[in-house]
Amino acid sequence: MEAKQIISEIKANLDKTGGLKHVYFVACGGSQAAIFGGYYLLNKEAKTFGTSIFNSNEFVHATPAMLDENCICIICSLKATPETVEAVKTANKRGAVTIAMTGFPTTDMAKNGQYVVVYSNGENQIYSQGNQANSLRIGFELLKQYEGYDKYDTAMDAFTKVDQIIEKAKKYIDKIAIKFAEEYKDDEIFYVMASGPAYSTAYTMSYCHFMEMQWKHAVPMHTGEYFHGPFETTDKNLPIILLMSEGSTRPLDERALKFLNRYAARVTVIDAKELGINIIDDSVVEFFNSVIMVPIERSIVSKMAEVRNHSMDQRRYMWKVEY
Ligand SMILES: N[C@@H]1[C@@H](O)[C@H](O)[C@@H](COP(=O)(O)O)O[C@@H]1O
Repeated sequence: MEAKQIISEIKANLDKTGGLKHVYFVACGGSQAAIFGGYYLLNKEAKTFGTSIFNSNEFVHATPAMLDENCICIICSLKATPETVEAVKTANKRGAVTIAMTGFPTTDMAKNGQYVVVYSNGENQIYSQGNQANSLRIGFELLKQYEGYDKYDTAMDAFTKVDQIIEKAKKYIDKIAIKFAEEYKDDEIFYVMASGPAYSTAYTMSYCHFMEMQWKHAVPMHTGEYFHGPFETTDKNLPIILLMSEGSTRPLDERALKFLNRYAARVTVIDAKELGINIIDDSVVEFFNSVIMVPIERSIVSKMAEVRNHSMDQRRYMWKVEY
């Protein structure tokens, strides 16, 4: 079922039973980062209901008291991580409406969710139909159907531009990725800085791509928080990647860049502007930063994987031992 139809059916039912109170986003790791965009959108734009984001296991063990039949839970797992399936069951038991986002129609996520969104995934995924795009799409539908959101049509137009931006940006980043891989292949720690929805890109690049897939230490760092402790570690040796967003949080990134230009020396800037994001209208562009930047940062780390001869698929523990 399409996001539009899902939200319209949910709204019709909730309207009879007291309306919508809160929207929860729940997932682990890369999937939590992927649905962060929907959370950021609602947190910034919704006027009549609240939103929050949870790690799946925390949602199961520290279930919010507010969770009830007037809540919608958007819960995401590509292949049905056990604690995320458990989160769907927890929400179902409380009477909440569950939308399970998953990679395949046969997963335990699909079996347990009241509504199911199967998203494009894998090497040849269509990004405008991937997990990040679908989380955002559900968010825009909620805003439109509950609050008559005036930027809805512009946002729908933005989805039609996502794939072409990424295709071009991947070509643009190729040379930069080769240079990056050669220069940084032996470094052991990276700071990845960003703000707004792109904070989830910093998280994905650090947790999933550097740590999980390259076994390199990496710290996701909010550009606003950087000045409240972490900047004391800055020196001319520390490798820093700054993901610069378009939109309302750009001043935070510019402040960090100004400081880094003065006190750091090994800084790689990936700027959404340079990636061509500006063919999306200014009024909604910020919500698409991470959709555009994740495939790009991933190709940078993948290039490093090639140079290091450390496959992105290699794991020591994940799916191999009990945890
Ligand atoms: N990088 C992600 C991890 O962060 C995540 O834990 C795992 C399972 O994710 P999912 O629950 O979406 O299947 O997939 C990838 O490896």
